Order: sequence, then C-alpha cells, then structure tokens
Amino acid sequence: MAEENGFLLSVEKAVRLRPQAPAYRAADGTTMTYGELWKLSDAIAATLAARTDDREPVVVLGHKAPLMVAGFLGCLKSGHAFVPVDTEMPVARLMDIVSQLGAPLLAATVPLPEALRGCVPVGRIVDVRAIASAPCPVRAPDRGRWVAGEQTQYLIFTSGSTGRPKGIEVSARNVARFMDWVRTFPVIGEGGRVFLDQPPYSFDLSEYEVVGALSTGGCLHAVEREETEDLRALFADLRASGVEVWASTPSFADLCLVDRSFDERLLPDVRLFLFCGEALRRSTAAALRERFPRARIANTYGPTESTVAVTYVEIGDAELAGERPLPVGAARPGTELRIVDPETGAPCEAGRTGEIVIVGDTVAKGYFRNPEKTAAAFFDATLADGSPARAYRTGDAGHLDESGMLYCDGRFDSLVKVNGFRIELEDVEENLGALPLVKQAAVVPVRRRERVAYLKACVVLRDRPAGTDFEIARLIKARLAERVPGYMVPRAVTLVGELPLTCNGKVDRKALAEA
Ligand SMILES: Nc1ncnc2c1ncn2[C@@H]1O[C@H](COP(=O)(O)OP(=O)(O)OP(=O)(O)O)[C@@H](O)[C@H]1O
Repeated sequence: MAEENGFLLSVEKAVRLRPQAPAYRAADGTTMTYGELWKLSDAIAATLAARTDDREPVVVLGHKAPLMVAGFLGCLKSGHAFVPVDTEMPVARLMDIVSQLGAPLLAATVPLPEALRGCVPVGRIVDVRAIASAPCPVRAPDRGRWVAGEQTQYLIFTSGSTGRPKGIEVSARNVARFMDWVRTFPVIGEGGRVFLDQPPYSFDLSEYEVVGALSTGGCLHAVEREETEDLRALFADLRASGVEVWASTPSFADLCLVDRSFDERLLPDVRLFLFCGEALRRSTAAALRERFPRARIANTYGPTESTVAVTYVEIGDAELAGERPLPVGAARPGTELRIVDPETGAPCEAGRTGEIVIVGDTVAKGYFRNPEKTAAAFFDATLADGSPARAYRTGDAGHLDESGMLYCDGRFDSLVKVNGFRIELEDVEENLGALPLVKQAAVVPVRRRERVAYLKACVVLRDRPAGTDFEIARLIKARLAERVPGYMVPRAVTLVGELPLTCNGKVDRKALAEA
C-alpha cells in the first residue's frame, strides 16, 4: 500500500472524532473548530489544484491566524509543499525567498506587503480570505494527491544570519517520524491539550504546536507579536487561555520572567515547558521551577535540517544542582548522534567535544535547489543496526556523556580567537549569567579588519547597584575575573535594558555586534 501522509491522517482522525472541538483560538478570541479547519483546507486545496497541476512549493503568507494553518493543510492536500512566510520578516528577506522560489504561487492570508506587489504576478496569488468567506461547497482533491513519503512537506528558510537564507526541504516522512516521537511526550501524549502558539510559523519551533496539537486533537492558542511586546496585554490574554503546553525559545520565557506575576497563578494549567532553538540557561530553568512547581521543564535540541528537534531531557532538581551547563537531551528513537572531528570527520573519543552529526529518519532532504550546499552538509550513512539513513553535519560543538546524554558546547562559529586564545562565547555568557548581579548576558566579538579585536558583553542587570555604568561594568569585570581566566573577560561591558531578539525569538547577536 502506498505510504500516506501520517500527519494529515492524524488530523483527519481528530476531525472525525471531535469535529466541534476547537482547533485554533486566534488572538482576537475567534475560534475555529476541527470540522471548520478541515473544510476550509479542502476549499484551499481545491483552489490550488484548479490553478496548477504542478507540485511546486506554495508560499503561505501571513501571521498568527487559523487561515495560515488551513493554508498549510490545503497545500498538503493538493500535493504542494508549503513555505510558511511570516509578515514580520524583514521585507528584503521575504523578497529574497520569493526570488529563490521563482515567482511561486502565493496563498495570502493578509494583504500583500507593498514591496511584494511587483514581484508576484497577480495570477499567482491565491486570496485565502476570499476562499474563507465564500461558503460554496467544494470537492477536495483526491487523497491520492496528498503530499506523502519522500515528497517535501514544508520548506523553511533559515534566517540567513550566516549568508543568504537557505530553504530546507523537510519530507512528509520526516514530519511523520517527528510527530510519532512528539506524541510520546508527557502531557502532549494525553491528547486534547491547549498549546501556546507563539513562535512565527516561518520558524520550525512552531511545528511543536502545529504538529503536536493538531495530531492529538489539541488546540492552538495564538499570541500576536504585538502582545509579546506588551507583557501586560500578553498576560491578560494568557490568564484566560488555559495553556497547558508551552513551547518557545528560552529567550521568550526570559522575557516573561522579567515580570514577577509570571507564575502558576497566571497560568495554572501549564504542565509542560518545552524549549528548543538556543541554550537553556540554568537560571531560566530554576526560575521556572520555582514559579511553576507543578510543571515539567524539558530541553530539546536540533536544527531545522533534522525536523525541529532530535533530543529530549527533563530538567529537574538533579539537573539544576551543580554548575555545568544543562544537558540538551538523549537522542530520540530513530536518531543516532555522533561526535566527530570537524576537520577530518573522524569519530572523537568518548566524552570529548567535537562536531555533532545527526543520523536518522528525521534528517531533511537537503537545501532547495542547492546541490553544493546540500552535499557539503548532508550525506548518506548507516545506522548501528545496519540500515541506511541520512546524516547531517550540524556545525554545533557538543559532547556525549557515558549515558548518551548530549551537551551543547556552542557553535563552531562562536568559537573565536582573541589574541591567540580560543574562547567559547557561550562559556563566557554562562559565567556572566552566574553572577548574582547579572540577569542575562550575551557576548559578541568585535571585529577589526577580519580579526576579532576584542569581546563585548551586553548585560541586563538583575538589580542595579549604586554607581555609574562605568563603575558597574568594572565591578562585573572584576567578579567575572574571579571565575574565568583574564583573557576571557570582555574588554567592553555594555549595560542594556533588554537583549534584542530576532523575529524567531532568539537573541539577535548580529544586532548586538553592530550596536
Ligand atoms: N537546546 C539547545 N541548546 C543549545 N543550542 C540549541 C538548542 N537547540 C537548538 N540550538 C541551536 O540552534 C540551532 C538550530 O537553529 P535553527 O535551525 O533555527 O537555525 P539557526 O542555526 O539558528 O540558523 P538561522 O539563524 O540562520 O536561522 C542548532 O544548530 C543549535 O546551534
């Protein structure tokens, strides 16, 4: 029998079991049920199928709205990979994506931004809002047309922090295997849970909620970007949300933790905090544990190239005790982690730091229309049981302990040389963060003529001590020098109110370096 789309089958089952159950709660309070979502995605699929016989990727443009999710399902049902593009993206990046795809079909859930109007021919635009407001019955494309197996389910473009954005092609099978794993997570596996829906859909962290919620009959509770910029508005919304699963970057949790009312009285139902995308600091996990004593806190790790995440670990008292950075988890079934020498690719000795290589059934197909970059990062490998699998070189530094627990040791590109000393920026950040005075810190290299001239630390204070900025910076440097060798103490320490975030909600190091 032909392989069907595991994700769509699970959503279909949820539709069949509880068509009236809420699937999506938008920020304006409107709700879309499973039955409505399925019907709307049928109509979108029918429209797309009438437009083209091709299986070309379709850009789904918009922000947090049920129309976006219906657009994703509509693409899959009509045989198209979807390319989620958030309206919050800088316009230049948006235009670059559209040009890389070459005048793609564009399913718009919002009015087109001015700059895009000239780039996409009118005949290539599908107005999702018009489909949603036309109540006529439609015949959805035959299920034989559904995206399945090795075909691309979605194409996510990296933020391009290291060059031009690359489109990562994740297959239907990759997503199905990821989904099978997520459904074994505590809380999510029980089904019917309410998920916070915060990261933009153009960031694959959002797949935790799209796949996690919709394949288990759960509900997405969307929060808008504007809300996240006004904690009072955000908390007013969250108070009545009933959110049970919280998946975000640690930076987004840090942002909320700034306010002391962010605790279990605000969110009495939260039972699982799920982190991915950047280092989870001990201080963040400890604060959450104190304020949400009944919730589990899980750290997960993975790049978009291996479908959201491939490791999982719960952070409890044992993990919080001690000084070393928190683990990022043990490999999911179906994934093997290897630590290799980044230069030669040879396996490292047990316990040593090297490049993390991910092998397994969620490793993506490669980069869209980019065979060179694909060949440079992806290769075919063999799993321990002898079966073939795809492998991806992450560019992340890490090590495994004797029990197979993975620790991230930063990215190879965050290893810098200052005056001949090799310094791991995240190591400096970890030590700064451990100072009682410091709430959050990011360390960036300041380059002069291709070399790193010195390090700059941007620090958010916990409570401001007496003294000028200069005196406080000097105090921080002195305290840090008690923990690390002198060459690791940043020459410049800048006090900031908060750390800037990228549109994906990660600390924006590029902006800090340029500031
Ligand atoms: N739990 C974690 N702890 C530490 N780092 C993590 C964790 N999870 C993910 N990461 C980092 O995030 C990277 C994956 O992020 P993502 O796929 O969003 O792309 P990116 O490398 O941030 O690229 P871009 O910024 O260009 O989009 C990983 O390779 C790793 O460096």
